[in-house]
Amino acid sequence: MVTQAITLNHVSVKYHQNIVLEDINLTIDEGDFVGLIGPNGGGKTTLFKVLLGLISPYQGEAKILGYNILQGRRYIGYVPQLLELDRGFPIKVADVVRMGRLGKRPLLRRYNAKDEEIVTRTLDQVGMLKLRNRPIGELSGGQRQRVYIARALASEPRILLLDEPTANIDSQVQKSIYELLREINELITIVIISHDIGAISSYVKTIGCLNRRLFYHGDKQITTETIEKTYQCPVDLIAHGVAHRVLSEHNCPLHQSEFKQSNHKQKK
Ligand SMILES: Nc1ncnc2c1ncn2[C@@H]1O[C@H](COP(=O)(O)OP(=O)(O)OP(=O)(O)O)[C@@H](O)[C@H]1O
Repeated sequence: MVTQAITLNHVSVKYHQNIVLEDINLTIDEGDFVGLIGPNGGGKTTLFKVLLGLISPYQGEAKILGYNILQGRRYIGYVPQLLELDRGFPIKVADVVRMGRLGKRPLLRRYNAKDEEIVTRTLDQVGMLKLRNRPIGELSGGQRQRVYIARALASEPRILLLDEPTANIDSQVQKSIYELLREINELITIVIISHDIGAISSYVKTIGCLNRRLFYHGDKQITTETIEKTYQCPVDLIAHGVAHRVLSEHNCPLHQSEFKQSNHKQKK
């Protein structure tokens, strides 16, 4: 029987008086690899915050593996957007990954052999074992992202949430990270936020479009109409069985740079 990894029923969220998520209904089966796209400020990170229990909906209900959020969030591993790092901060790769074990320890228990074994295993899984004693500040953006994925895996999650994991990473390294995620998805449900549907469409199994409201049908066929509803401006969509990105000129100033970048990639 297929287990439902994530269920949202009529979830609405506001910050102060601004509604940023409205009547979101979503069911994600275990094993899925979901790509979540949408314009800046569309509510993607807020949706993750709901799943992590960092913000409560004013309406509706969210469940993780059938549990309420407070019980279910222990099954989630989270890779936040790549933040600026103080490169001089004295912390090694293995120390970063070990932090993923924090939630698994009773308060005040020291890290034990099992924690160390999991740190080693997850570093190996993401191809970073050889760099375990390197200061994190000496790594490239792509290497750091692998370490953050290892940190999330160290909590032994059943669901992995990644917020723009390949932003500011060159396309070759991006590809290797998506390949890694595909391997991880053999065991773990993945939801990934991305602005680059062209890049993720070969890897994800289903795509959702979020801009305050969610357009999600449990597959990766998205129509021009859905894209236009999401981005609220006209977009040409070329479909070759999978969702593709925009090829023609896009006049909405809000999204122009994003789509031009995508056009450039498509034409290469
Ligand atoms: N802590 C907060 N307080 C008030 N408003 C917020 C807060 N966090 C986010 N918002 C607003 O909520 C809306 C959704 O933000 P969110 O970060 O979820 O969007 P996003 O789709 O992840 O955007 P991006 O693609 O730019 O990362 C935006 O209008 C944002 O300004």
